[in-house]
Amino acid sequence: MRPVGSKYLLEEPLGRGATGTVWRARQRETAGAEAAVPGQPGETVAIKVLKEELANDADIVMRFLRERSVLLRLTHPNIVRVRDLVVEGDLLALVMDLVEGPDLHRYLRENGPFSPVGAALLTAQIADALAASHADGVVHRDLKPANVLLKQNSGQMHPMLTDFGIARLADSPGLTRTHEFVGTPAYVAPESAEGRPQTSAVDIYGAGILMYELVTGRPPFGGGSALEVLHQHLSAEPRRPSTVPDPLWTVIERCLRKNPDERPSAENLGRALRVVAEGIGVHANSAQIAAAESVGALLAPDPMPAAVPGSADPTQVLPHGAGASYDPNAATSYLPHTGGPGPVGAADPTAVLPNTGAADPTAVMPPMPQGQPGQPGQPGQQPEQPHPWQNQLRAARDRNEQTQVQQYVNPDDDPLRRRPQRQVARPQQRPQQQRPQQAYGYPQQQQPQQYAPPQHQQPQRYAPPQQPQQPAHEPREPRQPRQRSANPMKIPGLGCLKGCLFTIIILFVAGWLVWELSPLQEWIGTTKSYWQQLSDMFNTVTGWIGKLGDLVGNKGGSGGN
Ligand SMILES: Nc1ncnc2c1ncn2[C@@H]1O[C@H](COP(=O)(O)OP(=O)(O)OP(=O)(O)O)[C@@H](O)[C@H]1O
Repeated sequence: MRPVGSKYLLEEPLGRGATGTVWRARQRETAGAEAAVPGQPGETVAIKVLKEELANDADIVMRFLRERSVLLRLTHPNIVRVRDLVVEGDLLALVMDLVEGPDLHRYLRENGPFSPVGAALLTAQIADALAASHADGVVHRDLKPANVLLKQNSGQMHPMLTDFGIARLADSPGLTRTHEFVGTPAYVAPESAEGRPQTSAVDIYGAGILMYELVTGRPPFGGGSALEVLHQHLSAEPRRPSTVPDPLWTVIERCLRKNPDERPSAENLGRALRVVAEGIGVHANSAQIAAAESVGALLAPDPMPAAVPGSADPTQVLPHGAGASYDPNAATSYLPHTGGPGPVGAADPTAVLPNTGAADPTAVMPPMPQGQPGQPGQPGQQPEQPHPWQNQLRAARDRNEQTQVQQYVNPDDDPLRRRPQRQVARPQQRPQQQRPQQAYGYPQQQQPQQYAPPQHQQPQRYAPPQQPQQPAHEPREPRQPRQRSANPMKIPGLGCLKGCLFTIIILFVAGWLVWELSPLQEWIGTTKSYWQQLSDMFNTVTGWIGKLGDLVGNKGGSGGN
């Protein structure tokens, strides 16, 4: 067990994400006044130990300390409470309430999609958490099922949003240097992917993707390289699944608008989803059905969305200027010529994804338009500075490569460097199919499905989704030489055959020893040699087999007659 500060002891890893490792830990002594929750000795907590690049970057440590009050004051029934922040040598850690239960990503994988009513009610609670944080000026920026923990609450599942502020910490010059991708391609809002100014509307986009995934089992845009997925966020329309009723689709589609100004506020989203859940349930009355059908009117945008600090930084190359309203067509001018005769826009996939392939994002990136302040190519304006797209996409590629390479890396001795595996109790397996649907096509389900409690005490090891592990510059241990197989051709049964032969030889030798060295010959009254005796026995047995064969043949013949 490794101490963290003087107050906490790490016990076992729960899982690892892009920004660090989460541990189950125990409180050693009551924390000081600087902690939001002092805690009691012996209490169990969860501690996210941020990865080393974050902890080694002085800017981030400063930001971490500056934002501690924001992180510590975020309290809401649907937000995982941050109890304390620890800065100790090269270690940065967030102490949180421990949530016993799976995360939504894992739950979806094991149980399949939710019913539309269940999805609406669960997302409504997430929207409540977002509304509270947006009112406090905090934007999550990395909303995805893996960041929603499902707490067991008197038999019901209670979604709790975690990782607030982490994306903001990670989005630092330090990480830009190491080309770390901040965000997850499948959940990134178009404006984030483009490096435009971001507001709380990015979380609403994330909520739209999450809802889509809850009812279908997968996010609307995926299946290709990171570049292709980002491109789809910019220009593709989500395909409507046939199982989603009209009112719920109205809400999802509004959340997924490319223009952030057209997305609803978090508060309106929560309200609208509850109206939808009532109106599409089996017990809905005509007034509730009518209210759900006109849900579009409830989805007013936020007149004063919370801004993401730094996202309008002029060094981030924002061709439309900080604070300018988003024009969906403007993406065309943002993805300029690749040398072809006409203008190349976001709607033209061949222009954005030329034949060089997504494996080389720097080659895919078209040249920046000339003459815009702060952009590469302009004399005297940091000509070497890469475009945000280039950084993000190269980072996404690096991240994939890293994941593949690090499958071979052996863990170090320090538990903080060891690759952890999430250990959670396995839920009761359920068939991977959507729940039966009733009137209006959807069951009345006032709460999302219950999480089946573990059936046994033995925890099941859970390998978290592949994420980047240690920084690329860390020395890797040499790979163990591959064990040469004694059966290189992999002939089935060869091992068994060898075993049998070996056994026969042993029996033969043992028999000979007994024959020669024991008084066995005298007892059975023979002077034959061992070999002679064996061949007599063999002849006798083959004689019996021959007679048996004749007998069977005769019987068969007489039966046929
Ligand atoms: N407070 C908590 N209590 C219990 N388990 C937690 C807690 N916070 C996170 N976990 C678990 O720890 C694991 C890693 O969490 P983390 O937030 O680092 O990963 P992630 O969300 O997949 O990655 P990312 O850093 O990219 O957001 C997840 O499986 C999550 O379920």
